Amino acid sequence: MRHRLTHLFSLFIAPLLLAAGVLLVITFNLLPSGLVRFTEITVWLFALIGLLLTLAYARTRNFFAILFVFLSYQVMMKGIQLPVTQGTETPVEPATVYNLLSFLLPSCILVNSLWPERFHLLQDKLLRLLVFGLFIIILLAIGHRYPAEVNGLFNPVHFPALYIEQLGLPQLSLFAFIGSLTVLFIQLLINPQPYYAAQWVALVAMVLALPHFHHEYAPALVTSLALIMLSMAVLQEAFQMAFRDDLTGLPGRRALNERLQRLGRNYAIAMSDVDKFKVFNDTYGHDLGDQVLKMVAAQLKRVGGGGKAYRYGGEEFTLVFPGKTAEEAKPHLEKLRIAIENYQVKIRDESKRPKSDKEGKQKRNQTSKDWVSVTISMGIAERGSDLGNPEEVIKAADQALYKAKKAGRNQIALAK
Ligand SMILES: Nc1nc2c(ncn2[C@@H]2O[C@H](COP(=O)(O)OP(=O)(O)OP(=O)(O)O)[C@@H](O)[C@H]2O)c(=O)[nH]1
Repeated sequence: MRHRLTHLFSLFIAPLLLAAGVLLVITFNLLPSGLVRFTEITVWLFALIGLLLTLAYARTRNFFAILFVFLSYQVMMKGIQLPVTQGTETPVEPATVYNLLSFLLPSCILVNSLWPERFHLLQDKLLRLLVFGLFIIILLAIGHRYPAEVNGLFNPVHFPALYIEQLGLPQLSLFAFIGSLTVLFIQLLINPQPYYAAQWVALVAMVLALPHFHHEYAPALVTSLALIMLSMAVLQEAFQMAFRDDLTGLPGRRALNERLQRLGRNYAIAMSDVDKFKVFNDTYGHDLGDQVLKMVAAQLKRVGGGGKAYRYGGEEFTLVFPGKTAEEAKPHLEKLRIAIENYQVKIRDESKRPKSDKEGKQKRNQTSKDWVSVTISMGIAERGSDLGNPEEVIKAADQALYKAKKAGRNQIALAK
């Protein structure tokens, strides 16, 4: 739980720092006047970069989130700021555009985020384009035809007790905004990914910037910020995909190889392997096997002594201890071995209970208890005169692991 919260918090660090920077610049008017005219260009530039990144990494939802933010900025400028400050003519009057935009942005971001990505990318994009396009066009058409009715719906404060006047949003939009933020936050808790954190902060920034549409550069700066955050999330996810193992959340083989190249002169490496895992899979099924691997990974992640765990592949994990000897690392590994041995994994959950007596009898014959545990064996080696590089140390640790298996499993062997 603590790890989950730390991870969640870490997702917010970059977006919040960026947002704080932008807020400082706007509040204290720190942008040099010579740079103001470039802010419009940065919006276009970051939108283009973001859209290209989402296309390159096939992220449909990120693509639409970036599109919504970019379009909102354009509507804010051409549909609200210009008509209000310079009196330009628009098909929908600015007050109505303001009302509709403040409602549409959180709603579209929410629906887009809840809409699962489909395998067929082009179909997925076209379908979203059609649905969102129609939705926006219909609302704008209503705004054009019946501005008084639309404003009559948005302008009054229907529930005075539930209104935050300072935010400068119509109450209906405020509800859409708070509702979207709540649902998006729950989504983020369930699936702590950079994209969800980025879109959450981006939505807050964009909606709060809306009442400041007349500011000289605030809308452009905030939009650029939102676009940068959404683009960074695409890169972060691409990085995670390459370096992080999907099942366990541990860094994978590629990250290990990278780490091995940057080890100093002294280090110890341990190889660990789940005991009799084939039998476990055959007895309890692959799904429970996956659950066990997740549990083992979660335990290994907690390793002390400055060690770091990686998924080497299959049911094998590697632990790297920079600056440690094998003897120094051993007590930290021993703690993990014991923690895993003592961890009980539930075999069946309520939804998988047998539907009939016959099925129940069959299942009970296969598994007579509801909880099982697994053990792991480990081999550990250190860099020394005879083992000069990480590959040799890993090989020696692997041989020590083999020794631990032969000696009866559930133990740690040192390479000699
Ligand atoms: N559920 C699950 N099983 C996996 C995964 N990766 C590898 N395995 C299984 O891990 C098992 C490894 O079995 P073996 O290498 O024969 O070794 P073992 O049964 O653990 O026996 P010892 O190592 O001798 O204790 C195989 O059955 C693989 O299918 C995975 O991601 N999920």
